[in-house]
Amino acid sequence: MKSKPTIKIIATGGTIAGAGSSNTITTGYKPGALTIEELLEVTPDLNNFSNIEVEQLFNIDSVDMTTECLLTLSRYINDTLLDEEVDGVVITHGTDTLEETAYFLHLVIKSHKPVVIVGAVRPATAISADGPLNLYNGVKVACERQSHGKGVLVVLNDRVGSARYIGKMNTTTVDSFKALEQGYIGAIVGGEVHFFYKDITRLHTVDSIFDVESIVELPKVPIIYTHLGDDRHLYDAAVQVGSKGIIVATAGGYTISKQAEQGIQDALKKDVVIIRSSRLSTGIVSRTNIDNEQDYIAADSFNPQKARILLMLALNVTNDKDEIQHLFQKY
Ligand SMILES: NC(=O)C[C@H](N)C(=O)O
Repeated sequence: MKSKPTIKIIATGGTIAGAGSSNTITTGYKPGALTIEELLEVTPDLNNFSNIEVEQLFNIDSVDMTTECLLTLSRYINDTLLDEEVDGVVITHGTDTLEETAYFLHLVIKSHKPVVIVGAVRPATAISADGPLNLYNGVKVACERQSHGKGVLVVLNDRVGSARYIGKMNTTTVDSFKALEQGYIGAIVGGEVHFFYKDITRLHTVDSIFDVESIVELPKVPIIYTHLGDDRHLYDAAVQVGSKGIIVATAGGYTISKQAEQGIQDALKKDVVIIRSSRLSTGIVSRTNIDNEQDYIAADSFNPQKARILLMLALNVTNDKDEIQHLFQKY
């Protein structure tokens, strides 16, 4: 038996590795400027309770994460977790697209071992930078026996969230990450991890059908944000660039303007899959008779950006709309 768990930290950049020109700069800095080794120098000694290994996979602003990066990262994590010596993984990531990467990993990682993703809203050079404590807490969560089998866990601001539900809710505050309806699944107090719930009800990781090894490329799936005075031109453009699906972020969750509807109906004729989601921060988009009549898929409790992640993976497995609808209700 090893006395300390071995945790691999996989660094990808973001504000947690960001640098500004002075310690009062908390906006307008450069994300992905420092290396993981430099971050560890200012983080409380993780070797007191874990064996740390590190890999600098990328060093980018998370707005530059691509679907190719997602495939590279998830394959790297799956390979890492096959190693019996590795007990868990912590990923450092920018917060802007953290919820998307976290949910992608939640669907494709084939292990019960803890996978934790952390970020920060203040650059590493700022006064009261939140990165070092988030990283420390993330490693604590990865070392915790109870973190096994819970899917991908998001750790910021002393809280643990599920990748299925949590998202970025504020541009700059340290309590930015929330799941407004579902809440957190745990908290970290004085380095101790407390879980409130055993697991979430939706399928993930080892119970998921998605396998990144069989994916060559993820399909193009844009999100179209609706608004007063909506029309069809963005739908036409989406079809023209070869989109296989469109996530419609509707204004209320249910209805779509007559003008947009015309573009959507033409997209459907070209076999583009249409997901009816909502631009509102909370609420479920449930399946209705409109979906049967118009051939839409209801997004259930997915926000548009997480619906996009699920649809990109779903389209690699099936084009059958009933099956895709079923996935949106199970995952
Ligand atoms: N707080 C952050 O990490 C924001 C940064 N633009 C990123 O996502 O990489």
